[in-house]
Amino acid sequence: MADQQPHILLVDSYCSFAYNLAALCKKAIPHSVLHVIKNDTHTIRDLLPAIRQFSAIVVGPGPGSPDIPTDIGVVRDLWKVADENLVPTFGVCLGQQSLGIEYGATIHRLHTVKHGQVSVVQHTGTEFFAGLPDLKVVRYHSLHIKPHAGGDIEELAWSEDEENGRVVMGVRHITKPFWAVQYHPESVLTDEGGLKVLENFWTLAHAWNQTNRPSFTPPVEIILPQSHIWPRISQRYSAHEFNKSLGSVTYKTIQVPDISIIDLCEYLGVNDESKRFVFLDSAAYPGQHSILACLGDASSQFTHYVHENFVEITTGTLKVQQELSGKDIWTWLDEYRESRKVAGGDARVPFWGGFAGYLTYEAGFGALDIPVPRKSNHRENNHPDVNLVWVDRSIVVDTATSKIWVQSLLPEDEQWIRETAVHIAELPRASTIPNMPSADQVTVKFPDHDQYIEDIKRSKEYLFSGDSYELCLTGQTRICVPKEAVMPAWERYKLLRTVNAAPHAGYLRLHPTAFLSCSPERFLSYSRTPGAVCQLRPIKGTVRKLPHITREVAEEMLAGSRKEIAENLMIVDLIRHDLHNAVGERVSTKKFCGVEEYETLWQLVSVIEGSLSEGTSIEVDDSLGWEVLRRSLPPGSMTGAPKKRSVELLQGIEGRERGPYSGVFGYWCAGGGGDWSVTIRSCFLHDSEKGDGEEWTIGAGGAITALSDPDAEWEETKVKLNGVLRGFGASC
Ligand SMILES: C=C(O[C@@H]1C=C(C(=O)O)C=C[C@H]1O)C(=O)O
Ligand SMILES: NC(=O)CC[C@H](N)C(=O)O
Repeated sequence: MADQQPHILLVDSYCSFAYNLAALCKKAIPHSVLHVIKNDTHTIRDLLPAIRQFSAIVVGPGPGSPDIPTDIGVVRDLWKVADENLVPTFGVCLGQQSLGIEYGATIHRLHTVKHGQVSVVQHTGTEFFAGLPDLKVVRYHSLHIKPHAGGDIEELAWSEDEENGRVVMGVRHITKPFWAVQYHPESVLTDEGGLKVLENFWTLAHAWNQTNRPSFTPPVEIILPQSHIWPRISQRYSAHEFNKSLGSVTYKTIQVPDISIIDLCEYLGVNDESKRFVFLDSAAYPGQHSILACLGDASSQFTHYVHENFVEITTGTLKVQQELSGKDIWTWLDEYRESRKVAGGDARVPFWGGFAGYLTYEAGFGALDIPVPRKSNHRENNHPDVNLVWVDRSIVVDTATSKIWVQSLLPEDEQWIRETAVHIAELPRASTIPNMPSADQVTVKFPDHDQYIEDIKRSKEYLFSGDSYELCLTGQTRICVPKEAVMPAWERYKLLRTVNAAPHAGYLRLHPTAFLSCSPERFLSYSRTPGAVCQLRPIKGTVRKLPHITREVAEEMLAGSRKEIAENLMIVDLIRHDLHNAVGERVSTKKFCGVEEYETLWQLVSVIEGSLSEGTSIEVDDSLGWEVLRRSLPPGSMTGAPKKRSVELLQGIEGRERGPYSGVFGYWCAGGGGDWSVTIRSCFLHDSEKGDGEEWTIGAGGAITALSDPDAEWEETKVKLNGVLRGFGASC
């Protein structure tokens, strides 16, 4: 059998780790071609004509239960095919459970669920465990199977813990070529139970094929509708034609050692509330570059609501609605940027000009195929889902070196650059920070405590039933500012950045939205081509900074806590999957659970990077970061895992849209590269909420896991909320 290019079918049951499994299979099975389907896109009838062409099948994990048809889909039928259609199959987690219940094992809830937990697994040393020592593996499950004596399922591996006793961790079917594990071989913390086990499976599968399908030869190609081959890098990321004639960036560099970024904003007109303004503020370490858009009436602003099929372009007083004509907004924006692509800026500067603004949480629902039900008058008092401005002129300050770049994408703009540089060099110190408002000026409507505790309990019920492993539950707080206490949004932002300086902060006035953020969290940054690297920095794990909480104590509380590590691990695995989905094989975890210090909090942070494999063309590379963003929203740290099911459950529990909160804000440079923060520790004001007084919105929440204590979660939410409330003189 010339198994040069074995075709492997990977069945994804809407798990947020499927592409991690794909990457592992690709490593374990030399030269394999991986075809990915969802478990509900095909019936077994659709699959049967193709099935015998595959060398092996891998059935992935997923939310829910193997005995619920909508959770398991076609997987249950795959175990029951007639002997002449048999293909060696490996099941993971939900996959093992499904194999078990089809052959007489029974399904049970764990006494204590295991989500993102590392366990020791012992095994028989036979079958796909041959030659392996005891294993340390990661578990994500609420359910488990019990095979019965004399049945078709043989236990090969198990774990023992105090809460659950012995739990089956690996099985085989005694006569058919079916094997499975309960744990997650693809998790970043699983050791030899990962690659080695998959390699051993392939050895078994290959041998089985040789004995039982002697005339089988893998075909050159398999055509399976509604499937895709992973990695997808052979495909173009965007549909646009590449525009090879690039514009250029003109810039001047100056050094102003004691530059006040606040004065700079005020010099650029931030005090005029009727005008748009974008300030991406690296107000604290490790943020480095602060970006100021120098917008004029001629700057175009792009707004879009996900339930509408047009983009509204505002230039000065002119508003034009342009049909998307069958494209999605991502492609439309990609084409716009492509036609304005530039070269020639200073490579040290991450932003030369281009798109800047924000995307809501709901802007990411398209990638998950989740509908966003809306009323027809939605746009009247809701923030747009996409709200970006095209920046031709900008100033970038390197806060570490006080170097400043004055830049323009406009032709023949040297005079503006020269004059602006002169003004900046001589800028007088004129700005003042407003006094802290007194505590009784505003009325704060917090989420109802009892309801929140109830929501945490409801969330935990979904964790116990196997529908989710982690849910990032959030609540909404409204702040009513009476007329006499109203202050310009910019003044409010100055206060906020004084009390809560953050590395990925921002002040955005993109009508109808005022958006003030003290975000500590980068979602995604990507560098320019060639060789663009995408970096994600999820935060999970929060401790309030207090005098007695030294770094040592914080490390003990965060990096030393099983609960916090589990929370972070789940998001790391989810983000690895999102990145593998977009870039293919090259994904690595650069930092796992480092403790980082912020103005008011200690946080547990991981860093994951991905890039395209060598040999990919520059053109594809150039829209890569945008593609990663499109495929990875909403940010995994704001949803929980598995992402799709968790977002759907949260929709039901929270009962409202999140809007800008939980989305991202940042930029996509006209020369390639981009940086997007997670929109947390932020507050928002819609133009319609300004009248006699104002009504601001803040979102805050935290990850709920099976180990969460409801009261501690409520406290953690208050800590996060407080950072923003202080800008209103309030606290909780
Ligand atoms: C949900 C928020 O924060 C998220 C949840 C965190 C956590 O659970 O520890 C930490 C950072 C964010 O990813 C928020 O700030 O509102
Ligand atoms: N990771 C999984 O596949 C989980 C399977 C199942 N939903 C459980 O919780 O047990």
